[in-house]
Amino acid sequence: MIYTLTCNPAIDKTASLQSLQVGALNRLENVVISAAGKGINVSKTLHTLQQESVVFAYLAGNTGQYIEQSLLEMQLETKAVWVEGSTRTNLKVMDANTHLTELNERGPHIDSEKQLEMQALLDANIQCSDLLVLAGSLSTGMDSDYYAKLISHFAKKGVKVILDADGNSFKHAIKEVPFLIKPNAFELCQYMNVKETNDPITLAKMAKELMATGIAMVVISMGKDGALFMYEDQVIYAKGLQVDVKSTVGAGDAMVAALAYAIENKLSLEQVAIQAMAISAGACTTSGTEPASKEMIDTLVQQVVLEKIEV
Ligand SMILES: Nc1ncnc2c1ncn2[C@@H]1O[C@H](COP(=O)(O)OP(=O)(O)O)[C@@H](O)[C@H]1O
Ligand SMILES: O=P(O)(O)OC[C@H]1O[C@](O)(COP(=O)(O)O)[C@@H](O)[C@@H]1O
Repeated sequence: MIYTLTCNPAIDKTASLQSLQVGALNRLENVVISAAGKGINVSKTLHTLQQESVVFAYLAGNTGQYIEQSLLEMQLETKAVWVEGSTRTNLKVMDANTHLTELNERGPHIDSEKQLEMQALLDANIQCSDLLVLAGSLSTGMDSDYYAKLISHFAKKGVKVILDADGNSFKHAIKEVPFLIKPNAFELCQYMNVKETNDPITLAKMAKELMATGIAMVVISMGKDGALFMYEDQVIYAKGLQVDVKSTVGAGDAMVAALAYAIENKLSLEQVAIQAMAISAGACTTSGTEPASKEMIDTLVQQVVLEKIEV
């Protein structure tokens, strides 16, 4: 079974405008509201791939209830720990040149008692041979080693952990050797303390250093420039797909979903790359965080170009 944990869910309000004017009045068009947050988006995409998953999330207030109801309507099994306050609302604004501005709130306070409640819920459900996706920011009140502690706990039980986090949370978590990490190029360069680059060879060399610690698989996403897929000594670069972009919000999460799907179904690295590229590019063609349809994914699968590279 695939389990996703969203520590900081959100209602995403995605909108567009011609061009964003800082310090002025902006009138938004095409406003779409959706239940989101990284792990939740991963589960939404898995659902469209007809892959079962269970959502774990901290939820709060009316916005939390909206998310719970939306997931119920999608028939996504959800196990929530309810906390005080309100689940956040994040605003995403895309301009006519597909430049995305994201305004993400911090999220409600999660105290140590609620964290223990979540730990008990996870322990009661997750078994060895399951997959656990830890994705997104931590809410307020959570220590930056929260994911690190979960990885250490579940890896010992034989659970494969997929990590999509950034900043200090990423820094602590990778020390505990998750099975797979999916930083984007910016996050990886930031972690390695080097100037941002989308050069596949440079990125692959940095990823190799991380894999030397025991991380089995590294996938580095590079937005419209594609992605790098690394497992054992195999390195594959996939060129970005040309798509009609409606909203890039959720593209990274769609890629993480594809990776979870591929691992659960024991696909080869080539197949992992093909599915991940088609599913993530497909997510860019829909509004908000809506996953791509099966038909769109099948069409994009035909367009993926892979290149094996040596590092
Ligand atoms: N503008 C785009 N055109 C085509 N594919 C895209 C575009 N933006 C993202 N993608 C696809 O989604 C993947 C993840 O996007 P990226 O922006 O790197 O992730 P994140 O949201 O985690 O930063 C990319 O590797 C690519 O396959
Ligand atoms: O937890 P964070 O880092 O604030 O990110 C949450 C936001 O990222 C998203 O999950 C989208 O992420 P990606 O665009 O990276 O796939 C939104 O749905 C959500 O608002």
